[in-house]
Amino acid sequence: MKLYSAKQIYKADQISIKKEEIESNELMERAALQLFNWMHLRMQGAQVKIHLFCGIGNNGGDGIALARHLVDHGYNIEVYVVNYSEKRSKDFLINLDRLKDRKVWPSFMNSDDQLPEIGRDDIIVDGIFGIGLNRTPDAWVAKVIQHLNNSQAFILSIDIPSGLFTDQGPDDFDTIIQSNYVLSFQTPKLVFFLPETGGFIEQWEVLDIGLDPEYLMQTETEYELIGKNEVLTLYKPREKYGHKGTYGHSLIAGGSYGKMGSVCLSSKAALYAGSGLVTSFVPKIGYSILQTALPEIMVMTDAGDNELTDIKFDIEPSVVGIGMGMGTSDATVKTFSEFLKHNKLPLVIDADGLNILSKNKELLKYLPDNTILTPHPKELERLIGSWKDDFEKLKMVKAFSKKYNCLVVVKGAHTIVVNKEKGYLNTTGNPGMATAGTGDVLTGILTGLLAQGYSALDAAIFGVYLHGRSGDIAVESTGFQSLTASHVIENLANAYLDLFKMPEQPVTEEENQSN
Ligand SMILES: NC(=O)C1=CN([C@@H]2O[C@H](COP(=O)(O)OP(=O)(O)OC[C@H]3O[C@@H](n4cnc5c(N)ncnc54)[C@H](O)[C@@H]3O)[C@@H](O)[C@H]2O)[C@H](O)CC1
Ligand SMILES: [K+]
Repeated sequence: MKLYSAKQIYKADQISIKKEEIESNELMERAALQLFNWMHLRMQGAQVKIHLFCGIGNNGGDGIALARHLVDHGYNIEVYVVNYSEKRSKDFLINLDRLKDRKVWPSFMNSDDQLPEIGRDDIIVDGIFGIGLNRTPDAWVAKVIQHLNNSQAFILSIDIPSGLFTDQGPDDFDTIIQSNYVLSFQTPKLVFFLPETGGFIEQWEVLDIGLDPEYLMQTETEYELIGKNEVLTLYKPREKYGHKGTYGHSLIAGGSYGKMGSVCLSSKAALYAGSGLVTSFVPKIGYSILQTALPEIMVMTDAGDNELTDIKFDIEPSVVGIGMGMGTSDATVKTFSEFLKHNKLPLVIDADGLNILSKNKELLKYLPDNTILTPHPKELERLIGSWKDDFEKLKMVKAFSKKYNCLVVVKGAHTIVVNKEKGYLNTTGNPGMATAGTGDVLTGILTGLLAQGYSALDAAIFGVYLHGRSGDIAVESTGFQSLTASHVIENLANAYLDLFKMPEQPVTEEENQSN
């Protein structure tokens, strides 16, 4: 799913109005009707108090138009205009008049002197600011927003939580509505998924207000949201006459004394992801560990007893996944550097591999094109430096990806695969996966997919999705606390099977009776 920027949404707006030969207030009416239908379906006329807080722009206009539909259907509403500017939008004013025709008189708020009382069982509709917010709200508006956040009432935001910028990081976190549910027009917004701002949204849903499909289809976006529909087009089915050679050979290199588990996890994950063959390349200390833990894999040992000191092998794997548990001793740094200088194979680099690159930036020029790097936030900071907010971070990652012609998997709650100018945000995964070894599993999956002939970009997008989906299936039986990296590997099979599962259909009345 594409994530459009505010600029693109405004453009779609203009094109739709022109093509359909409609007034802009008709689009607002569509938006308001969609909002109303959503609420009406759930509330069925319930007399819960609904407080609608509306700004003076079009987001406020949506709220005012929604208020009209609610009052027409007998709902118990109270409307407030958060009067933060004299520049009221045309469609806001049209809808204000329509509301007044119903004898509904909003309270105009010009300061935070008299904040209305809100019951914890009431509902708040947040239509203060939409995608037009372009500077931090005034202090008194921030107080109103804080008052709403403190009310404990359910907050339903129109389009975006008020106070969040659509395409830049916030200046002040106290001026943002903490939404329980966001009904977002046409597209979710990028900020719903970034670490700093994602927490302001508990749940979201897109309402289709019929913006010009042609424009939406043709327009490239900087970011895409990746779900099952997107990865299904990447999936490579197995061929009837395929053999284990068809599905590639993954070499997993890493480990040191006390950290062999990481190589076990990566190697096993590469195998479960579908790699035809897997060889682990480890220091001597790892030989029995790997052979005992994983009978399906082959093991090669380095000259070093406890750490990698001489990364050389006489086999021809399809791809190398390297870095997990490897340590950063002088000998290992030396052999890793030599390896990079001579290597021609596709690479996935994780953990200490990344740490060595961060300390020896001159090695970056040896990365083969489309190498996949999988940093967690600290590793990323070591690699690219620190950032002021999520937007600056993404800009820096894009520049890095472009400069070194590599893919960066920015790990987080919504992992983002960055390929030069473009970012792909993952939708699977859960907080239970913040546990030892899940990163090693991801590296193994990505290596295993590359071995099977997926392009680096497809492997990164699909691998990140599968990893999260396995975790999501696993957590149903483990709970968040007890989810381990091994559970993620064990559920890879279920994640693959889940790709082709049809969504469950609701059971009809007759079917229910015949059961
Ligand atoms: N295509 C669609 O998706 C449709 C969206 N609709 C809704 O319209 C808003 C966007 O409306 P807009 O009037 O452009 O912006 P806002 O409502 O967000 O209002 C902000 C308004 O105020 C000015 N402003 C910005 N920041 C501040 C500030 N800190 N203090 C004071 N004033 C500020 C700014 O200049 C704006 O004019 C969208 O989110 C949807 O809800 C349409 O209803 C249907 C089509
Ligand atoms: K809003």
